[in-house]
Amino acid sequence: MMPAKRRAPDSPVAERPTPAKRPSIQDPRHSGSHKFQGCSSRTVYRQINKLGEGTFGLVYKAEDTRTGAMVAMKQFTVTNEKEGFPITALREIKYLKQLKHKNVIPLLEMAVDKPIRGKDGHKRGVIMMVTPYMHYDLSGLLENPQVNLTEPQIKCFMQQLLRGIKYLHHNNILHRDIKAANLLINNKGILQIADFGLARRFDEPAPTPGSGGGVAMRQYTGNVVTRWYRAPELCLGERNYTAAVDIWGVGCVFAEMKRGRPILTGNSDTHQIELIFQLCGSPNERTMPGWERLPDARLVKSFGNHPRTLEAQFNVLGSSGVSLLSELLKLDPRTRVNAMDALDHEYFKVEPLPSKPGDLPEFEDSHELDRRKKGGQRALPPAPAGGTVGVGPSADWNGDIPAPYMNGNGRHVRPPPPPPSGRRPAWQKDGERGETRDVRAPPPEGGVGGHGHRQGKGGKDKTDTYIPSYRSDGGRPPRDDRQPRDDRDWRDGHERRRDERGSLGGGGGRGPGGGGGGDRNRDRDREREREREREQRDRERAREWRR
Ligand SMILES: Nc1ncnc2c1ncn2[C@@H]1O[C@H](COP(=O)(O)OP(=O)(O)OP(=O)(O)O)[C@@H](O)[C@H]1O
Repeated sequence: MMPAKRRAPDSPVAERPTPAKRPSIQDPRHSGSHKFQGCSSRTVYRQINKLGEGTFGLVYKAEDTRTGAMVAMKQFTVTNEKEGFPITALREIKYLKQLKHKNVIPLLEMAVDKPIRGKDGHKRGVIMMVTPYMHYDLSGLLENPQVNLTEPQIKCFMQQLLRGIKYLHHNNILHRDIKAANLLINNKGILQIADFGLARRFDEPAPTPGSGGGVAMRQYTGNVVTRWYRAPELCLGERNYTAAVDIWGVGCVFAEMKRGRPILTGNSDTHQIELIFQLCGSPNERTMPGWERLPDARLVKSFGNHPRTLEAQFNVLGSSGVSLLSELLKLDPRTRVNAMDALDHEYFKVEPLPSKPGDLPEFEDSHELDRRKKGGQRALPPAPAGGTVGVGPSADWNGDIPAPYMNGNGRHVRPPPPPPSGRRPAWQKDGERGETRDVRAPPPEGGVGGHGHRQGKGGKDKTDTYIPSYRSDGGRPPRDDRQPRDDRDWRDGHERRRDERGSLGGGGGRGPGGGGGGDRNRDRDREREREREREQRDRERAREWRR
């Protein structure tokens, strides 16, 4: 008898929506003359303009000259073979190849250029991910002063977002960077989840109706989710997290659609958790069981006791809207609603009912770069970094290069020898299973507020670190290929919009750059403590490994 065919570990199960076999990838007509299926030469695309600058490259609008279709091309530059390829890019390609859902951006194909030897003698190849062109990202749409989403439109986007998340979680995939800027929308009103650079499979059973966020069975890296959308358990150092971290991001996006701007704009990790508790109330054993045992719980004690303000701040959502928001923003990840149950919430059943995607009026296209040119872009904290692969002994357990050894473009800038930690390097481990350590970083000297995107060129910080940069001017992390943007005032967009819309009650907290010295000191103490714990863990692992 033929042995039963075993499912590849990363492919979603059969009865689920089949993610494989995307016609555009498999169809030889789309592969041009290139020898790999799903891969064509970059020359078949006519580049139109730049749309955004992602962490690992640029995003362009282009026309597919074979079909006339508009596409977006995300470029990953491989500077030379030694550097390897960004792990975020590999993750993104891997997951997008598997997924197929109306509310998840499809990968049409990859476009490549032959590597050319540059003046410095290094070969540079260009690899691009081709996705359909989407007219706006949600962050851009909300920043457009002409856009004031109606209740039916918000419901429509929420339904689409929750359907996409339900599909991902049903297929055991965590997105880990849900935020308005990663939700792309076309002029037909279709919303698609994009940017899978931080996605990964999770081992726990997929959430089922009535089971909330479920219970975590293992540890994952803590350095995930852009800060403003980071769940309280992550902010408190929890690494046994679940799909509920994505649901928290959905809650933030829901409230952001109503308010017109991000709601929890922490300027440091400590400030972030403080803002969360100002909204949801300080944690206790009822609202967040076990919170006191989380690594950074002691920080919370210095905050004092915050009363809950969520209902008062968002009463404009009506009782069913507030009810859904409080389910999505539950402090306790185990009882936080899951996507399936959220879709079944009465909010979507009471008047006014969700609009149809096609009912959304057309607006001016808006992407990261358009907004920046207009000077109104929010100073969104950078997404957590991934790393590169294929660099031998300097790679992390899961193939990640520790972030300090990359420059602002995510390029590798000379890794040191592996730390004397006894950890098994990537090439001795299987897949992502080794993703077990905390890669959040101690702050740069001088604390949060410096330009510390990826730190650690000297001193003890040469461990796994990632430091988001929150400059007082609200700029993104410095990158060598970017013009300085010091002339921008991050408050412009926020304040103008707040004046125009009127506040929904209660502020979203201090904006970037408003951090006080107290925050910096608390952050520094916390990070020192973390570093000590990391060193201790490293020593223990080294002992175990030698045994
Ligand atoms: N398919 C698309 N259609 C239109 N615009 C797009 C598309 N994909 C990306 N963009 C634009 O490019 C920007 C950056 O893309 P993306 O978020 O995928 O890159 P990234 O490297 O992951 O960015 P980040 O560093 O912000 O996480 C988006 O915010 C969006 O404005």
